[in-house]
Amino acid sequence: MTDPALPTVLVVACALVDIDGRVLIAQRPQGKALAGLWEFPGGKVEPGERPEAALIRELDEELGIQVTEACLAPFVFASHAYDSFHLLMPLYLCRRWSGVVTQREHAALAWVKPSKLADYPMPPADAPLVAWLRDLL
Ligand SMILES: Nc1nc2c([nH]c(=O)n2[C@H]2C[C@H](O)[C@@H](COP(=O)(O)OP(=O)(O)OP(=O)(O)O)O2)c(=O)[nH]1
Ligand SMILES: [Mg+2]
Repeated sequence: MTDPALPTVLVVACALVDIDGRVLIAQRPQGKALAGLWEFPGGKVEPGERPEAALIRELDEELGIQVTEACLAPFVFASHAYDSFHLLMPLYLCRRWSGVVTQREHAALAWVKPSKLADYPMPPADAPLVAWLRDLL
């Protein structure tokens, strides 16, 4: 049994999909938890914030792109117990955005075919998401 006192943290993340069906992943920078691992862009939902609004904010902050709520399609979610918190992370799919994807907060960005995502080390919570993308995208 995991500790029932662990806080549940809501993080929203996005699989941006380009015209060739590749997915954007981003490498977490040094100094942050899980540094060096590849993730889907996104971040923590702030108190009082709606998940979609949080994701729109994060995509602007992290990648410099603008996304509308209508273009965020709920896809799958991760539910994973880390040592100090329980991560609940809906993953949205997005195929339409405006602006140019720019590396603002990450160590690197990569556009990757779903079949190749497994070549990139990701946080443990992400393994099921990668399988869903490979099978359903
Ligand atoms: N964005 C994102 N976070 C993930 C993924 N997988 C995963 O375990 N996480 C975890 C790592 C962190 O503990 C948490 C997200 O935190 P974060 O540090 O990116 O949050 P944030 O963008 O709001 O950044 P900060 O302002 O808190 O520094 O979720 C993923 O694929 N994408
Ligand atoms: Mg983030």
